Amino acid sequence: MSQARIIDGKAFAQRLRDRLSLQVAALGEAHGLQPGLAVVLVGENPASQVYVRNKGQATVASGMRSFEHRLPDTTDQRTLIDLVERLNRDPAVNGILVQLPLPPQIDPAAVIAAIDPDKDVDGFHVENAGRLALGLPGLVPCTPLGCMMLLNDVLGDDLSGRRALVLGRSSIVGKPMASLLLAASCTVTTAHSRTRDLADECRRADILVAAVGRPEMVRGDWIKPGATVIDVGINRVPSLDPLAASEGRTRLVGDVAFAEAARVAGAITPVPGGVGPMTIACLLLNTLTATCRQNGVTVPAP
Ligand SMILES: Nc1nc(=O)c2c([nH]1)NC[C@@H]1CN(c3ccc(C(=O)N[C@@H](CCC(=O)O)C(=O)O)cc3)C=[N+]21
Repeated sequence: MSQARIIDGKAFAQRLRDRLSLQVAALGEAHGLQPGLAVVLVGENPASQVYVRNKGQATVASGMRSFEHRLPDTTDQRTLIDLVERLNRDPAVNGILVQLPLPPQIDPAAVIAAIDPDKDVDGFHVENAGRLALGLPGLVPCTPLGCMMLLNDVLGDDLSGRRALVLGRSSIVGKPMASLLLAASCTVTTAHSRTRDLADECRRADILVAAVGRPEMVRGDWIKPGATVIDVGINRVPSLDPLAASEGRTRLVGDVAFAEAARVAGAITPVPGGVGPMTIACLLLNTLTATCRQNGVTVPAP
């Protein structure tokens, strides 16, 4: 019985963050620049508060400046856009991230459109989405960027000709992920809720990226033996222990049934400890990239 290589995203992300810290220090010494990241959180969503705190800590630990802006749940769209426009003009701010989801009175597309594309470290602005789709330089969404780094670590720099299946078509993961895989000369399929014979599609894939937000939807027998499986899902489900579950305890699972899949795949990311930590490391990477480009400084290789 084979067992997949477990891709340690947490350790990979830590090594990336260590390199970024050195590059941030070097940028300060050579050019007197210190990257600054502004994170805007509207409302009290407990999960969002945890993410924002983790991002702030990671930002400071890398030697960058962190600016946190917390606005009440009742904030109107104009007030939020006014803040974004102030951050656009602030020379100490090189990167801007508006935490999603936003409360229902605010249109996320209008807010993202207000962010200066050069400071859009999430890579969500239409200009950056268009640049990625056209193969032009821009800022790339953090989660797909982190997935590509893990794929290149496992499979090497040349992914050309491999069959890749992206499960999910969101603007923040599925679509940009498909663009990156296509730019790497993979043969790319995007599958989604209307895809017919989904398990058969998955079984053809040398690279399977699951980003649908459905707990453990991808089963072991959907996976091609030896395939590389990247699980982007972060789903909170009741604890396995019925007593603990009755007390409201939860656990995190991915979009892939991990134990089953690990018996078939060649390599697989766990949840937690896989893609999630890469997302935060790539946010720091994008903030460094944005700072260098804004100041005409050569971007260091990650
Ligand atoms: N504008 C915006 N940009 C984002 O990048 C963004 C966002 N909004 N809204 C929320 C999602 C979620 N997200 C995560 C980042 C790291 C982990 C992460 O590090 N997870 C750990 C563990 C998490 C845990 O234990 O709860 C792991 O997977 O190992 C998870 C989720 C970024 N998001």
